[in-house]
Amino acid sequence: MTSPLGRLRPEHPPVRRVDDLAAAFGLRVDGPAEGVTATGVTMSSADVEPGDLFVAVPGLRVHGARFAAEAVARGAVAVLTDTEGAELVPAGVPVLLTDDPRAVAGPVAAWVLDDPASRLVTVGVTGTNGKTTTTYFVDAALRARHAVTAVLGTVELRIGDDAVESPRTTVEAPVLQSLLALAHERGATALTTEVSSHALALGRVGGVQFDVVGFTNLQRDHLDFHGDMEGYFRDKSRLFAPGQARRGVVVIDDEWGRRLAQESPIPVETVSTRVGAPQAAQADWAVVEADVGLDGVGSRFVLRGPDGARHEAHSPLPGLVNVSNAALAVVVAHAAGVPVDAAAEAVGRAHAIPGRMERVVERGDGWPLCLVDYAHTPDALELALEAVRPITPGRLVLVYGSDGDRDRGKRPIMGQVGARLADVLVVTDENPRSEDPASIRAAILEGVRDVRPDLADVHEATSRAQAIREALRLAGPDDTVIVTGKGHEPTQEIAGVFHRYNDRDVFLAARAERREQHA
Ligand SMILES: CC(=O)N[C@H]1[C@@H](OP(=O)(O)OP(=O)(O)OC[C@H]2O[C@@H](n3ccc(=O)[nH]c3=O)[C@H](O)[C@@H]2O)O[C@H](CO)[C@@H](O)[C@@H]1O[C@H](C)C(=O)N[C@@H](C)C(=O)N[C@H](CCC(=O)O)C(=O)O
Ligand SMILES: Nc1ncnc2c1ncn2[C@@H]1O[C@H](COP(=O)(O)OP(=O)(O)OP(=O)(O)O)[C@@H](O)[C@H]1O
Repeated sequence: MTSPLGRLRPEHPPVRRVDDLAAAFGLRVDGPAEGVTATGVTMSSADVEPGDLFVAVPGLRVHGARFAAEAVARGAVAVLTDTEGAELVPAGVPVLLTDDPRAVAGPVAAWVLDDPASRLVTVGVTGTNGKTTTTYFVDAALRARHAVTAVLGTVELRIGDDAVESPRTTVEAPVLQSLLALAHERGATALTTEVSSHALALGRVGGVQFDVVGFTNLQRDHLDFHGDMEGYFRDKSRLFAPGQARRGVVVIDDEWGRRLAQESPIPVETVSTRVGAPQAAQADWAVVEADVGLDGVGSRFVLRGPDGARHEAHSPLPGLVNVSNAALAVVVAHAAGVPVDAAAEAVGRAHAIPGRMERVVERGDGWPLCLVDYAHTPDALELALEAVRPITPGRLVLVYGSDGDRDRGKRPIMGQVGARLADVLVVTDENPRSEDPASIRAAILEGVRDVRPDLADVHEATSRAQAIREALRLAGPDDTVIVTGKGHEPTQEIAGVFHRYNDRDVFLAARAERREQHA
């Protein structure tokens, strides 16, 4: 990370009258709103800046209006909430009333900041896996035509060369609007953001009409939140709607992509990324040749366009999944105005992405190849291990766990995948959150036992750092140690406490210690 983005607010926001805002959105006003002006919007009392409109939403745990007094004390000039929330707002504070404050938070923030999204080329990428990688590839391609760009997602919030850690995959709607305004103020002309299914369900991209949206794939994940795959698909599909996006690009390798392309009410281009797949002939764009790099560095592929022209392209990251991400990124960037060959060239040169098949220590000097990857679903894990096998002359050593307070059903499946595709397993903790870490490990080990009943070469470690050290102790110079699940994450969440922790740092510390011992 370089210098912080500060308050993530534009320095020179417009000044908007609260009564004009109420009129524009047909909101009832309670209390003295006349002459009151707002310069920003927030949904979190802790983030209020003087001049903000505080949007108090009924949360899953608590009503935001409980924090209205705190927000006003910090300088909020008015509160936008529902009738339940209005009861909790201190007397004398102007209240704007709506049935669904979460739904209007984005459009209202866009109005207050004078629709910043309309001043930039905007791209949103959704899907279960590959969002981060694809947004970085898209950003690389957009930089072929835009001197300053912004990219927002799980890893960081970046405008030009300035980046801060990201609180989540897709920030809340008022934060997104502030970032769009700040990016515009800093000279950015294009912005790419990951759009999670939670974001779509909770209105976090409200108030943005994306120029182009992309869909990677749909795989089992987050069913705790969306209920079932149908609900998950419905939430993802919300990105492909008039008013939310102008046009879309959909990878049709899986049945969900094919269905999205068929049902989408906005115009979409389709991309098939598996050579020889039956859907390739119908796809607008198709990967027709792929030389999936066996050197672990990247792959070369040929993308056939709608006019039949063949475009040489490269993925700078290993494995078939990254051919898919790179192909999608090229087509998305093309839809956003970058000539296809310039987009392909720029994607091929994109930099490494933190925690995505990141080569932390190269093989050599007696050390195994050490990788960190963010795969945390059964499908992603399978693909990651398949990508690493060809670059591993010896044994594949996997260190992994599974998140607490998230989809429990995937744990034994992760166990089975690991046992099937890796040689040595060290099962450990990811982010146990409020759950008992031992019971999460036990659920993974249950799946491991299905495949490997004798638990040969299966180890268990209660601390993630110890697990990595154990893997390094077990691994020889021809082996590969891959740690999956946390990727770039700078913290580990245990029993409500976020501890500073990063897989990469553990590898590097272990190597530094070994060097010192041998010095
Ligand atoms: C399920 C979910 O997404 N929940 C989000 C939701 O929480 P909530 O409804 O429980 O909110 P709450 O705690 O009841 O608070 C209600 C309101 O009071 C406000 N409040 C609360 C406390 C306070 O002191 N002051 C204050 O103003 C809150 O800002 C909120 O607006 O609204 C909160 C505030 O906006 C979010 O922080 C919270 O995200 C939580 C932290 C979360 O973990 N979300 C994850 C699941 C998520 O969104 N993940 C996706 C990525 C998924 C993926 O693809 O991997 C993401 O986009 O990051
Ligand atoms: N197109 C893909 N299909 C399947 N798996 C993929 C794909 N791209 C990447 N992966 C795997 O998924 C992991 C996560 O990749 P990435 O961070 O790009 O996805 P993401 O959608 O941003 O994930 P998240 O929403 O959890 O942040 C990677 O580490 C890789 O193992």
